[in-house]
Amino acid sequence: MSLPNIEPHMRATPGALPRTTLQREDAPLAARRSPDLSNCFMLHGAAQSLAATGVHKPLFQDSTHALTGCCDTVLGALDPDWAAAPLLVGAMPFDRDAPCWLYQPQTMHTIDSLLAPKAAGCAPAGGDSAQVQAVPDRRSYQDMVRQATARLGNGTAEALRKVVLARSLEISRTTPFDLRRLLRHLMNDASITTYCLPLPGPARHAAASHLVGATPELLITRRGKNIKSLPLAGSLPKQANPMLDQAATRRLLQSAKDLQEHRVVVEFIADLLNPLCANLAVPAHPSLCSTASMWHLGTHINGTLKHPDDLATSSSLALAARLQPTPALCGAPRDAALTLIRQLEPFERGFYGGTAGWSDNTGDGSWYVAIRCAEIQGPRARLFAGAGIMHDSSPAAEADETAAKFSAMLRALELEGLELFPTLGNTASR
Ligand SMILES: C=C(O[C@H]1C=CC=C(C(=O)O)[C@@H]1O)C(=O)O
Repeated sequence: MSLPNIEPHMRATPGALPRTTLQREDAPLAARRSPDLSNCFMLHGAAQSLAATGVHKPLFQDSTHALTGCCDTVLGALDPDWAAAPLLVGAMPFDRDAPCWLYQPQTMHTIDSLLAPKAAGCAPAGGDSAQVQAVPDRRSYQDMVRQATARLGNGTAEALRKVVLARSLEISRTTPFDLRRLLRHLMNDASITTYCLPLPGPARHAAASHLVGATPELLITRRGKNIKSLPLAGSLPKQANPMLDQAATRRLLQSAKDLQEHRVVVEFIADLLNPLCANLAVPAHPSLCSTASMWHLGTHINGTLKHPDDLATSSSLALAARLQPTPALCGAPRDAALTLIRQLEPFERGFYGGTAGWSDNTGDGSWYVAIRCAEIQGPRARLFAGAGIMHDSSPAAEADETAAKFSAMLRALELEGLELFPTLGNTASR
């Protein structure tokens, strides 16, 4: 039987810039030898590529709350004559009160030159044994889900309708992870956008720290007056058996829990974008989107801005700051969900669940949801994965979903099979 609405997600990244725009011939591309990756920003998807190292000019390090009021000023502070590019790159964290890291980069690169293997590259990950700790472990995560379901959906209009609960996986080994190798592995999945961003760190002499991931979710992209968003929510792990996999996708498209979990996100985004748009097209039903390891419900939202020249409200930077974080990563209502996340999750999310992207001085740009990722610092990696919890969520199914969401990164770190680690892993069936 053929499947309805299947889209090879992101194969044509909505509204993304053509590669040539970001790899301008006149830009001072670094010499052909591999650059130092200690301050590397990279976005690479089917329709756009951006790679930069170094910081030419820090532009904004206050909270996302503060950023919403001054995006025109921040973009106005870009050095327009800087030959590398008059564009800002960086990230906003999950928590709107935590500091952003937005800056104008020093040097632009092609992806090929950035990721060319060093002559004496790091040893493959293989022979090195890794220590792994799930925080929280499977049982504690299921307890968190139970506590959340008890608080969800009591029927009142202001009640908590959805919360996204995450867990992390702390991995350490003796040899440093090879960032280039990891990025090249992630880029093998053409359905996602691979990203790498430098994390501002307290220790000046500590190894550089980066958030590295492969996201299927577009927060917002803007090209002139046209905007697009592709929120995802409602997921199932892919099955190795094609018959079981087809059955799983049919279940997902008909699952009342997943459709409602998805609807909450779409309504939130539409409500925030509507006042800024002359028109906004929001399909009534989601489509199936996929990565190498997951199925998701996704909705392609398209709009036309009323005032694209107003960088304070309608630049891609301002739109991202307004939307971030959507209920795909936080919940609804946003503040109540955030309060519950702070009570239940035993770690800081940092930039996981935030957004990574770029904006140029005309306001065009793209911002992706920072999921399916890991903080990498030398021989340590901290992976993150979350799931949307509704009042009728099954704790075991949500734990399975987070384990499946770890798998792409574990594979890229050459640690496949760890998603079956007892305190982390999948149950036999959902
Ligand atoms: C929170 C994550 O996924 C979000 C994005 C897509 C689908 C989701 C879900 O079905 O729960 C999550 O909302 C994550 O990957 O860590």
